[in-house]
Amino acid sequence: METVKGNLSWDKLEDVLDVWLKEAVKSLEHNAMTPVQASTIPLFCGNKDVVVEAVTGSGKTLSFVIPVLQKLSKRIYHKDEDGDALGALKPGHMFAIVLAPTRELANQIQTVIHGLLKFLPDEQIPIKTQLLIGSLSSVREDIEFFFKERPQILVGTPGRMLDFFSNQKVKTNSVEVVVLDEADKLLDFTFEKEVTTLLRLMPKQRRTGLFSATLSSASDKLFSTGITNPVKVSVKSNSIQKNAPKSLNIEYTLVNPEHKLTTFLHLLREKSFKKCISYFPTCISVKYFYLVLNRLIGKDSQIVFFSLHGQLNAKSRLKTLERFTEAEDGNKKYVLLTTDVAARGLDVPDVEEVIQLDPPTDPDFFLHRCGRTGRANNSGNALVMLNANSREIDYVDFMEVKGIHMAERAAPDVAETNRYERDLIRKFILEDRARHELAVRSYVAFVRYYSKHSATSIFRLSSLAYIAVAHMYGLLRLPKMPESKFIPNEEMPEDGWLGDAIDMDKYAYSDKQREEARLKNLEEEKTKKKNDAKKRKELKKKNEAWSTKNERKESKQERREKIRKKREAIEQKLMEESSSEDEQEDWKDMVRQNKKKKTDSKVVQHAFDDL
Ligand SMILES: Nc1ncnc2c1ncn2[C@@H]1O[C@H](COP(=O)(O)OP(=O)(O)OP(=O)(O)O)[C@@H](O)[C@H]1O
Repeated sequence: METVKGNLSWDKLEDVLDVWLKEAVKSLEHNAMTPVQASTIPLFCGNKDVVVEAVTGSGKTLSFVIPVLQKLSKRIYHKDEDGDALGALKPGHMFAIVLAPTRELANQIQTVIHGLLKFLPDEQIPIKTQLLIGSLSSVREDIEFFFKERPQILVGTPGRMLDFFSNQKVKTNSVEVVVLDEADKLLDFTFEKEVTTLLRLMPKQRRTGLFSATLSSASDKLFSTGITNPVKVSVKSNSIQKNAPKSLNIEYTLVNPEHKLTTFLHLLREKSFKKCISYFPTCISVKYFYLVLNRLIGKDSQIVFFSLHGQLNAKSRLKTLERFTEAEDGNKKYVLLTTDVAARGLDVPDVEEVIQLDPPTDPDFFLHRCGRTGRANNSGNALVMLNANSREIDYVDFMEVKGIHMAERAAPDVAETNRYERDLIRKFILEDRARHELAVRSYVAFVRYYSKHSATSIFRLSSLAYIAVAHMYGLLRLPKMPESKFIPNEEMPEDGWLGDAIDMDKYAYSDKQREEARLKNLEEEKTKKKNDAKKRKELKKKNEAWSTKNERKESKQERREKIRKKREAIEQKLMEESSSEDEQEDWKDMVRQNKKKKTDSKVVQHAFDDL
């Protein structure tokens, strides 16, 4: 394993980098290399594969961007012994691919590369990049761009990258460098299949670099990347925080789950910061609380919220992030409400606070979330809210074992504010039925989220304070869901109402069209109910008629019975008239003979008719 030695001066790279690249690096005005850069750049520029684990915000991006550019520069511009340069790549070929798990991160990496490329002399063959991420452009457009612009470096997310490479005209045999940023994420179950397929398409004779702040959990997956005899670079913090930067202060606070949102708003008002990133459990909760929080703060607040989550399309996501990054009114506090989509790799200057309303389901993400602040030696605070009176306090020890130390921050007393805000939220919800639907969906999604925590002994569905959480989500009524069985009977509110019951038939959508459609549906349902009741009545009648028919059938049988009895009576009478059994036989013969006589006379009659 490579350990970091004292010399962090950029001069160390004097003989490693081309002139234009040295100028470019100088322009960044970083006085010295960070430890991870000092260890990694010379190795990766040479002929080594690298596996790099270094704390968040320690400058890993430049640790691979500089080597990629240097290697490419050498490939295109350097002359061989005969004085010839290989020059441009053939059409359809590329030199390097850089993979990242999110579109935002891929975009950010491309921006860092572009920053350095500005220093490329005009007379040189241009070095170009292409961003390959879903929903920004179609694959066909990506292919067209690739053949027209001939970029040598492709940066993107695994799914789109794989779609791109499925085109037969795209050739991978010139790829010399592959980088996996946030490699542990790229190798976990989410992307593993796509990433290993992609790596199999790459030439074996290439250099590979794996980078992350949390690589240890993926150590058993590294072999699947085809990496050969890599040098491992590990940069830990020498503070109480072994796995987080020294400049990052991590705290937890124990809150009544019912007070979480009020506590969050209280902290935003109380703390002084330029920018804050706050993590919510799900996309839908970001959507919902963005609306609620904006209502709670009112129009004139100095707090400005941004909403970023995975259900937005790529363009809106990138745009929101850009607006948040560029926002810089000193009198305002900018707060990004987001999910784990913005947990890894994002580097937004001036983020001084990170607040997590709930811990992430994957413990590795905790460090990444916290690490959006306290970057590059700038101080930052990260705070996570844990539910009081539950096992969630065990999360503190759990993280300590993982080399992350948290200090307790006393929860502010917000009981009164909470009552006031709860009324405001109820009013807000009652204005529009759609808001309540969103609240219910957010609550249900939260319960699902809670069940996904990998630390199941700490986050137990059976001990979640469902009613308090439902109050925090502003629910009017508890939804029916299997997990409700964990609510003790004595705590279950009547009919699930969390306040006064309301007439759901009269609860309207504020959107006119939607409300019209709802009323129409309601009317149709009522008519359907009426019709169903009518049908039921008719069916009942039919059933009754069927039973009377049965009765009629019975009387037919009775009639038959009567005839039978009559016949028996006649026979009895005849029998009484005769004295012996033989005579009975004779009587039967007599009847038969009588019948025969009748037919014979009929035959005679017919014979006369024919004449
Ligand atoms: N040598 C340096 N000196 C000072 N700042 C630097 C240096 N190198 C990079 N930085 C800055 O440090 C910040 C963090 O860098 P970067 O995003 O590469 O961190 P990282 O290690 O990739 O973090 P994460 O693990 O969160 O992805 C960036 O703003 C970058 O400009």
